[in-house]
Amino acid sequence: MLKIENLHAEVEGKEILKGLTLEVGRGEIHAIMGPNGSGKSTLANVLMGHPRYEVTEGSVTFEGEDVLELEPDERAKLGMFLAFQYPSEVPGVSVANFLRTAVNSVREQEVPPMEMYKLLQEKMRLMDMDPSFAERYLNEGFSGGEKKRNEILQLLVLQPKLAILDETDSGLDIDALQVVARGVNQMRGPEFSAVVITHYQRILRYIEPDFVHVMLDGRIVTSGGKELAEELESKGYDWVRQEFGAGTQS
Ligand SMILES: Nc1ncnc2c1ncn2[C@@H]1O[C@H](COP(=O)(O)OP(=O)(O)OP(=O)(O)O)[C@@H](O)[C@H]1O
Repeated sequence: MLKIENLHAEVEGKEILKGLTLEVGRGEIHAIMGPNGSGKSTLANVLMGHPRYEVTEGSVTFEGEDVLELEPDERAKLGMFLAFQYPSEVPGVSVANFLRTAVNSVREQEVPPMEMYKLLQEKMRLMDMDPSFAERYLNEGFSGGEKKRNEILQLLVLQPKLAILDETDSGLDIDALQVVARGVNQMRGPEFSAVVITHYQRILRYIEPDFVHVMLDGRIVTSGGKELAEELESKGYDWVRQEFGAGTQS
């Protein structure tokens, strides 16, 4: 479904991704872990098409389409969903309006207002959100947890084929982490894949990944099942650096 091959990318002339290769199949949940500065957020930014990041080598395809040639909205139309650590505030645009516009821009046919209303109510109930939340302006004055909840609400409403979730859980309480997990677990199924980038292991207690990858210095240096996350928890990233760091054989 998603195929990343030998991806090299730089920001302001500095190479951050240095030959990253990853394949995500249909229905699979992948976690990417790695020490600070290893390039996890850079990967998410490159996948969403952030203009500041320049891909210098390699390829990214989604269901056979060359993603790197596409604008962010075209990527979304294909069924990719990219959630971000720092969603922007959009005063004057309510959550409900934003979601309606987002859904209509990725679907072939416009969703009738009543159907949209019901869809939103259903998903908000699922996330234990107060209905009045839909009338608030997007991200304006939202707490960290509310931003997260709103991001996952988008995921549930848009129903993408693949979600890339860049989860820095710093500053988020345990409830917010569970919200993300609940959203991903809700979506889980043969038609939904996810790449969950985690800056801390905690979230993997709630989302059980099929595969875990460890990133170091712009590459994936080792992959395994969920037991790899447990191994990292006990051995720490120094172990990864010693085993797979520069100058060692991988
Ligand atoms: N806009 C930028 N300008 C300069 N350097 C950047 C920029 N964005 C990222 N970097 C550098 O790229 C490297 C990788 O950063 P990135 O945020 O991708 O790492 P990360 O694995 O997500 O880290 P963390 O776990 O600390 O969030 C870091 O050394 C960072 O300073």
